[in-house]
Amino acid sequence: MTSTLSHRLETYSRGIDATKLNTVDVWTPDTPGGIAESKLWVIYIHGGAWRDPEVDSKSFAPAINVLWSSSSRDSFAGFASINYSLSPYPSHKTIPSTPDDASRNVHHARHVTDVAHGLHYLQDRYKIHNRYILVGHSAGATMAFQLYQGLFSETPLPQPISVLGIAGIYYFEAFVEAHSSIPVYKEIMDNAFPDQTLWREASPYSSRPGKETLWEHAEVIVISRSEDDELVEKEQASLMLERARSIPHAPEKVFFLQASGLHDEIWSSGDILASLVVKTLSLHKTS
Ligand SMILES: N[C@@H](CC(=O)c1ccccc1NC=O)C(=O)O
Repeated sequence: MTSTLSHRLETYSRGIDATKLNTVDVWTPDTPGGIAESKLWVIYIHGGAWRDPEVDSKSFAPAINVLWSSSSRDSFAGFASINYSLSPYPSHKTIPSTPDDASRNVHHARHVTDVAHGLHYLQDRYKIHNRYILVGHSAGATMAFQLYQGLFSETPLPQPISVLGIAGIYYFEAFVEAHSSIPVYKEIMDNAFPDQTLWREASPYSSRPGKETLWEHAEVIVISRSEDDELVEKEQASLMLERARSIPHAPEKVFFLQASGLHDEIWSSGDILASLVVKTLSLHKTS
């Protein structure tokens, strides 16, 4: 009998600072078969320029459906997709943010510290340490490469075995520069990272080495980009690859994977994102 996936929305922060976006969607098999210890979690961080209310944790659902009906399904212990507090978007056409909504009025580093709290929660509940693939798309890929030990001094973050960054923004200065004729790019970055003196350190490409980032300790590090991406330029992936290739053992663990499709088609199609996850998994097995 084939097992179905059951889905739950769980809350990872309940303190006084918690917002209604401190939730994680979790999908687990109803009847886990096979040897559970050898199975992996796939944990997703969505994009949306740190502000778009229409791109959230559910943007991983199409890929999960594809993965769960694929021949790779027995590789997976479960799937999780983390929501995090957003920066303001009062000009959004249908769901504008309002000043009284704490979940949509944060700035750097709250997005990434929310994600870190989400990972802690998943570790407590599902023991993901050393058995998860961390996947991020666009601003989510930025966060996948921003996470480091020391973000919280008390407890170490669970270590992913691989990190897959898709259509990521890794060097903010170059990102804004490459689109200097389109004001919304600078608006997006100023909105999420209003203190420009933090841009260098917050950009995964230019942050100081020796920061104990999660990505550099992964066994497989994948940078992926589509030639058809109309929103994030190729240089972002090239620069991050250059940075990744500067770490020890890079030749055995740093890879580029060609994606296809438009920027948001990568996740909305399901197939493209699912195929990148499966390819990352196979790089792992042979590495
Ligand atoms: N839909 C977003 C725009 C967006 O997501 C975006 C635009 C340009 C470059 C990257 C983007 N997303 C990265 O997470 C918005 O409405 O702000």
